[in-house]
Amino acid sequence: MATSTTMSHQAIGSVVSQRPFKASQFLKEPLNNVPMKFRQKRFKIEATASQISVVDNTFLSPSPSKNKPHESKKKSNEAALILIRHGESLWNEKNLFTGCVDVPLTQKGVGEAIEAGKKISNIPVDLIFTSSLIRAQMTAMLAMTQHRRKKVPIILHNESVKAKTWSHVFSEETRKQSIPVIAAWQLNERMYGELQGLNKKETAERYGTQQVHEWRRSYEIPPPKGESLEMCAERAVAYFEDNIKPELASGNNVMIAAHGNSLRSIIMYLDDLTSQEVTTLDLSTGVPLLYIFKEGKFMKRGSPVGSTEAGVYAYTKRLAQYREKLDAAATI
Ligand SMILES: O=C(O)[C@@H](CO)OP(=O)(O)O
Repeated sequence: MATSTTMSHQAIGSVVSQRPFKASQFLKEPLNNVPMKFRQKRFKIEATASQISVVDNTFLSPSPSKNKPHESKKKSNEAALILIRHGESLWNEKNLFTGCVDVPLTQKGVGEAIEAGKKISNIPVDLIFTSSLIRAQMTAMLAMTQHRRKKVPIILHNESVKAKTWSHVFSEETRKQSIPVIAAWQLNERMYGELQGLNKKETAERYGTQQVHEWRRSYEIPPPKGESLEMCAERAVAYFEDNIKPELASGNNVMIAAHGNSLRSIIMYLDDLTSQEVTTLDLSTGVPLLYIFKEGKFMKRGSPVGSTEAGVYAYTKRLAQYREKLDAAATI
């Protein structure tokens, strides 16, 4: 791994790393379940406040004394996973390389997030993961304003003991009506190095279309002093395996609001794409993708194909039942 990227990982991590990693609090996937391409380069993630918050919360647990919320839930044989790339940002609009620069959504992006929310309004969501960047967080929150279940998404603040104590919710009933939102830097956009803030068209004119295409879409080639998709995958896929997959395995339905490249790396892992195949994977802003996790496998159930909601996803039996319950509650 290039020195510059190692430093960039550490720099990003150190912003949120306040406390030591509590390995005992995590359900670890055995490494032999990890495909070779990720296993070889899987790097050791530092402890982060966001990682600790994944498990060390009381939202999904009726008793605060239980610190493994997923263990207290009734096991289910399938869980829904929704992936959403954030809506258009102000720098998408200006055609600037953005990477880890924290830029908000445009008005169009706000609309895209709301439309995305309508498309997933009948899909159950128990937990939300976002990157630490505002464009992903805005997208998650705006999408959830459209959800029929009307639970309240609440960002967990476990970055210090005081932040955690001061944001504690004391009513179990209120907790049940809430959705924990976990912000993790590991889901951030790839760090674009010295391209951040540059205009994409001007950069292509200066360095050549082919070179810029390789920086943007290849798997192995990093932009100058930035992360390649492979480097981005090392932290995003490791975070997914350590923190998100165990929740799905416990029957919790998860939404992830993140970025073009952090999601490309996760989709590459879910769909088992080759480093060649991933070069043609390009995600639109504000378009949700649905997967079902069942018996240890991820099944893609599609992305929106039409304006009518019925045509959006192939529902599983369980999702169809959830939908029926929502309809029944709405007619009471
Ligand atoms: O600028 C960025 O951060 C990303 C996403 O907008 O750009 P690209 O399309 O090159 O992945």
